Amino acid sequence: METLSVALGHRAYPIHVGRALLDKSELLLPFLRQRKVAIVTNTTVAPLYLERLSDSLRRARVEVVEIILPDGEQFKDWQTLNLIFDVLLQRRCERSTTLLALGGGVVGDMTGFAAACFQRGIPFIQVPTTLLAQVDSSVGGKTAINHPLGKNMIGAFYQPKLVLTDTDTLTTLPDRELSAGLAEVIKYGLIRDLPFFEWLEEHLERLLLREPAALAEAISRSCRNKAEVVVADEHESGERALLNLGHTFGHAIETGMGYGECLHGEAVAAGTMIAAQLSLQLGWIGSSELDRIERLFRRAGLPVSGPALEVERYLALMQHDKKVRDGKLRFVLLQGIGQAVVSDAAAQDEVRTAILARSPHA
Ligand SMILES: NC(=O)c1ccc[n+]([C@@H]2O[C@H](COP(=O)([O-])OP(=O)(O)OC[C@H]3O[C@@H](n4cnc5c(N)ncnc54)[C@H](O)[C@@H]3O)[C@@H](O)[C@H]2O)c1
Ligand SMILES: O=C(O)C(=O)C[C@@H](O)[C@H](O)[C@H](O)COP(=O)(O)O
Ligand SMILES: [Zn+2]
Repeated sequence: METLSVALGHRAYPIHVGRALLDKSELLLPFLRQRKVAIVTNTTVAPLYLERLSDSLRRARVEVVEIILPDGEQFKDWQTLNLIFDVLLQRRCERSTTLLALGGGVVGDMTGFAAACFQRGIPFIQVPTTLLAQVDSSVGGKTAINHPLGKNMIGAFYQPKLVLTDTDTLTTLPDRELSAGLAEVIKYGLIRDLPFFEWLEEHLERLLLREPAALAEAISRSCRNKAEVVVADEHESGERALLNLGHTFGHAIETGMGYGECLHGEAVAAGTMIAAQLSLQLGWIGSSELDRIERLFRRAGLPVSGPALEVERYLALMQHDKKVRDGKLRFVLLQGIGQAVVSDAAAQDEVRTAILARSPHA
């Protein structure tokens, strides 16, 4: 097992990455304020892993409340969030009860938000079971639900007490979901870590074959990158926005297509290609770099262009992006592989051109 830290002073927390960790309740016990845990998961993950985790906690004499949500991005909403509150109240959970998210980013984001709100804040733990959640969403404390007009529009910054990543859970993950997670892995290479991007170019096949050592390395290097950014700028007043590479376009794709149609990681990959295209148009990267990025996404099984969404619809949806300042769009753009900036340099016509260049009707 490898342990990383998110060094946020008195709110610092560990990220344990290893195999067979679901059975190790001794890793969870030091973080419980009370011997009561409410595990939030969904209908897909519950039959796979809930019993193992619950049993290991119960063996350690911890009371376990199980909350099983419907599965899907379309359920990352108020109604589903309320299901969590209903059970917490029915089962007399208290301020010192710990909420534990067992699942992918959807479960993690909703559980974190529920923890931030319930009785004005109760402790929570992330046990991520998708690659995307293990490399990105479980770390950093962004929690949220979606609104029909925009992704993650209602939420809070609220850090977990612990991230427990059992890489064995990836053995049951569908191929498409593994690829979606790789989009956020590649993101770290693109925004700030050229050696990691080069490592990914060399070792991608090992990741696609789910070689445990390769997965562990990719997860650790991703989490280290994310933790460094979060520690430098927890509430996204500057550098943290770089983690949003591809997301301005990606979130417009997710909302525009209807939540759940296009996976988050797929939308991020397509959105990153549009951002790279915009960077090319501004003369910040060359076509050889654009091709290199496209090649890696393609090899990872990810889309390299957007869906059939009208350009004007992109522009309208992107107005809700959280990076908008004084009504002006700001994008994360590339000045090279491993070097990203937040910029408002792109004129709207340039943005239209970039979207069209990466759209099926172009
Ligand atoms: N908070 C953040 O910093 C952050 C970062 C990135 C993404 N996100 C959010 O995360 C969400 C995407 O997360 P995701 O890609 O994990 O999607 P997800 O949570 O929908 O999980 C993907 C699918 O895999 C299933 N699943 C989970 N673990 C499994 C396993 N081990 N075996 C088999 N199936 C399994 C899920 O039930 C689901 O059907 C989006 O809502 C996105 O906005 C948040
Ligand atoms: O942690 C961050 O910061 C990120 O931006 C990570 C993203 O991968 C993630 O999708 C996040 O939820 C997007 O946040 P948002 O603020 O643009 O909704
Ligand atoms: Zn993301």
